[in-house]
Amino acid sequence: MYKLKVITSFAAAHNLTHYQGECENLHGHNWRVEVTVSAKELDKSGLGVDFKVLKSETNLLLKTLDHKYLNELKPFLEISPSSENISRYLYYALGERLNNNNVKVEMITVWESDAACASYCE
Ligand SMILES: Nc1nc2c(c(=O)[nH]1)N=C([C@H](O)[C@H](O)COP(=O)(O)OP(=O)(O)OP(=O)(O)O)CN2
Ligand SMILES: [Zn+2]
Repeated sequence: MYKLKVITSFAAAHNLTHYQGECENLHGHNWRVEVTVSAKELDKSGLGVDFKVLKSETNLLLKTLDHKYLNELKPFLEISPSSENISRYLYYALGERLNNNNVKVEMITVWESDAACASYCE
C-alpha cells in the first residue's frame, strides 16, 4: 500500500457556533489542508495517482470554500465550521471525487494556524 499526500490551502471567514469566547465572533483563517490518500497499485509510470490530479481535484473543492463565509455554506448551516468539521466535510466530499478501486482518501488534516490542526479519518 502506498500513501501519498498533497498540501494546499484556502482562505475563509467563519465563527464558531455554540461557543463562548472570542471565536464566536466573525474572523478568518488561511487554512492549510493536507490530503492523504492510499493507492494499492501503481500505474506504468509508477504513480498511485498523479499529484496533479490530487491537487486539481482538491483545489476544485476548496474553491467552493475559498473567500467565503463558511457559516453561510450548506455543509455548515447546521454544524459549526470548526477545523474538525471542515476536515470531516472535506474527507467525504473529496472521497466522492477521488475514491475508486485503487485510490482512497485516508485522512484530511486542516491547519487553522501553524500550531493547531484537526484531522478526520474513518
Ligand atoms: N478544537 C478546536 N478548537 C478551536 C477551533 C477549532 O476549529 N477546533 N477553532 C477556534 C477558532 O477558530 C479560533 O479562531 C482559533 O483561536 P485560537 O486557538 O485562539 O487561535 P489564535 O491564533 O488566536 O491563538 P492564540 O494562542 O489564542 O493566540 C478555537 N478553538
Ligand atoms: Zn477560527
